[in-house]
Amino acid sequence: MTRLDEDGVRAALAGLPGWSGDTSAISRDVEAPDFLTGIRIVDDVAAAAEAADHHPDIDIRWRTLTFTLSTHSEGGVTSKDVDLAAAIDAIAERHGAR
Ligand SMILES: C[C@H](O)[C@H](O)[C@H]1CNC2=NC(N)=NC(=O)C2=N1
Repeated sequence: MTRLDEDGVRAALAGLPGWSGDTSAISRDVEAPDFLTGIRIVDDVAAAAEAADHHPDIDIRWRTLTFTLSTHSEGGVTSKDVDLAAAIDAIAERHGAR
């Protein structure tokens, strides 16, 4: 597992609409239809994170969820973060979030 450089992060973000960031971390706001759906999204993301042994920082404010991803052991963004970002997008979409 190696950190993505600036070009690597830029290329990854081009394939992850809604995500932004730099070589240190990437993040995305997810707007859930309501608070409890937001909590269910967090629960599903938690299960995916456990399965991948890779865990996002999560901020919950009513129905706005902010996910921030980095690979602590590498001190930056790796393909593990890109994969988890795509998984979060799929979970959010499944729950009707934007
Ligand atoms: C031992 C285990 O693989 C590590 O502690 C995992 C757990 N979850 C993690 N999550 C994140 N985001 N970065 C890590 O480096 C990390 N390391």
